[in-house]
Amino acid sequence: MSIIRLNLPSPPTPAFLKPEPLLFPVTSIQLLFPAIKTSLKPLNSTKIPSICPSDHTGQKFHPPQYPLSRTLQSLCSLKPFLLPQRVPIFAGWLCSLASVVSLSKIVPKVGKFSAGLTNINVLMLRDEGLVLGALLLVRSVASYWQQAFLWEAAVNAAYWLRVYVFERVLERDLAFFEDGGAISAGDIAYRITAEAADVSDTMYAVLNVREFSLICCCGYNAQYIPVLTIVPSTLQLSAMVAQMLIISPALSLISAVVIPILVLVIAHLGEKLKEISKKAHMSVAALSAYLNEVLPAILFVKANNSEQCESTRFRRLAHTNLSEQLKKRKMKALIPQITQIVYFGGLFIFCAGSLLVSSGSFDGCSMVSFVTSLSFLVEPIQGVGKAYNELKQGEPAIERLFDLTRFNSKVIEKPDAIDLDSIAGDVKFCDVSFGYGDNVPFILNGLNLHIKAGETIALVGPSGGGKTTLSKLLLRLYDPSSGCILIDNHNLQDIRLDSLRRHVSLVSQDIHRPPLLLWVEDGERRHTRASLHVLKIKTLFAGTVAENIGYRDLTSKIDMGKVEHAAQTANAEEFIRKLPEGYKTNIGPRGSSLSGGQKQRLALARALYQNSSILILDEATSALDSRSELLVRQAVERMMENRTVLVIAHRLETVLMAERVFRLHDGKLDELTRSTLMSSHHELAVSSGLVI
Ligand SMILES: Nc1ncnc2c1ncn2[C@@H]1O[C@H](COP(=O)(O)OP(=O)(O)OP(=O)(O)O)[C@@H](O)[C@H]1O
Repeated sequence: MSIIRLNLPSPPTPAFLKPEPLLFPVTSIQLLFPAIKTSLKPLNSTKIPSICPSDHTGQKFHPPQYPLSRTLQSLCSLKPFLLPQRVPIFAGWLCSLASVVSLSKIVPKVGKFSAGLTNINVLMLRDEGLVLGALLLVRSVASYWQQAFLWEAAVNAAYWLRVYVFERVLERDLAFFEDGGAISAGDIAYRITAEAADVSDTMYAVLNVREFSLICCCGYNAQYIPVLTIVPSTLQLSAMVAQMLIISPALSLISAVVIPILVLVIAHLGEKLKEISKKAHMSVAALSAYLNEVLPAILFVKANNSEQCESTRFRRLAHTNLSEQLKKRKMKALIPQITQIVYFGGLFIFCAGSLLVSSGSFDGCSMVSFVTSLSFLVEPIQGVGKAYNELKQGEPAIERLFDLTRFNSKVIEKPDAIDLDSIAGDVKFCDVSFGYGDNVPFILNGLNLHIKAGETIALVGPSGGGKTTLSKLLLRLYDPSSGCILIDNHNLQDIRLDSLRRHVSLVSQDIHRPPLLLWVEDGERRHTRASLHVLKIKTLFAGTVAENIGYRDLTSKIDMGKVEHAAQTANAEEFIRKLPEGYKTNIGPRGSSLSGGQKQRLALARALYQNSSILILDEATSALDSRSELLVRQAVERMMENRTVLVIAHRLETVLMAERVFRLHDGKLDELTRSTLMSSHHELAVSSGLVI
């Protein structure tokens, strides 16, 4: 069985809106103005972002409909994460204005200072030198704070984006993770880690170019344009344009013709860069997915002597990544050069042409002034191009991140769903049919079962018969295609999901399959499994023994009294005491430092800590020595007291512990009497997948 009972905190409605002050770094704005805390309240004061799907009501997710290009749409999807950062953004832009103003003062001061040098006027030299020094200092400080503030905004926005995406991923139906074409865990991890970091670089690049912000804001929602942001650029642009118009209106008009050409070239190259970047992102994601599959299965790799084979597969993936990265880097290096060539080439041709036309009306001095003004005009225009390319490069990452957040839940919690404080544990499956997908045969077909409160039921049946599927339905990880499931006569669909999963615990074994071989051939994705063997391990996590047992309270306070009591009841106390640091011992990834029996008892202790009224026990088939097996069985017997237990049984001993035994066959249940079990257990073992 490959599911785990994730006892997550309540679904994050807009949980990413919840302030988590402890997680915040000290912000630059706080350093400067400790009283200002606005940037620490990311979206509290903002409407829920339009990109949020209204998943809890199960309503269809409608992607934002902006009447703008896809690029602008990508940028707009970041708006909810950037808006709460307006304080550092404005502060950054204010510093940018200070930097531009000081620069504009520095240029004439340099002239005066050099005049002082030639006239050897000491007093003037001292005064001008001091002013110039002060201006240079102001510019350096302003430039530093400009970058610090804008990085703060970009990094904070990326933090919230990560949180948002991860919470949406957690909210997705189990089907998203189990489906045949599911995005691998490694790919998801890569998107939330590396690609979110890329998005923060893109956000910084965009914020750092004021002209770009202006274009985007104008296109999207003018109310957000802070006048401040356009001041430095507008000043520079207007001054230069005025200068050029005075010198030669005709030449100025001709020069303006180059700009649309430049925009077209930049747009074309940007599209190319986006395609290349997407491939580069996907190649790293494939590498990350591969490592995520292979490294946890290292035991299997070594046992099968597959190091060489894995090394070859790694090289293949790493090489694909190498060539994609190289293409991306080359394209990034090429774009500014092409932009410049196009700009200056075009300009040269137009200037030459117009000079010929206006020969005699234009002197050399005017030409120098014109070209100087023009070069100052080029800077902000080039800045836009640069930011556009940064955005194009980050666009695949933005799209891939938001892809994870767009979904329609099939398991929908009703708005008026009830919260059950306590339950007796009466469970009814009424005419339940279920199949994975719409056009596939039912795994469960008109199944009926009544488990009375406090009763233990064993479920046996051939492999692939649907035992695990039944337990997934009881946890409401999927909804039945027809029929219903009742707990204490409440339909599961009327109960809040977190309430249901608080009352139903699952002790499961994680089936770790050998790594999936995945390669791309003739543009087609192909895959196969290395072998059909499966390793069964318990769903434990890297962390201490106490954290694994008290998993339910991991983010609050683990009750050590309850942990110890659960460990005693699960017969785990003895081995835990012998561990180097007892309950504080780190058990390694997936509990790798523990034996099979120890892992089983720890998993049982975790279920005991959760103290749910209904327990689903997926019994491990791995052979334990007789003492370990006895300890586990004793623990299971204790757990069965006062609980409704559904055991997916693989061993005859376990089957015999149950009050009633059912065989799941052809999607239906047959009850097996004790005498049938005892008299024909050999045939049953064959037909029911039992170990005897
Ligand atoms: N997420 C899924 N998507 C599609 N088919 C699935 C999915 N999970 C299970 N199945 C299929 O449903 C059938 C029942 O699987 P299930 O895991 O419930 O069997 P099981 O009785 O628990 O088997 P075992 O005893 O081997 O664990 C199998 O044919 C399996 O291939």
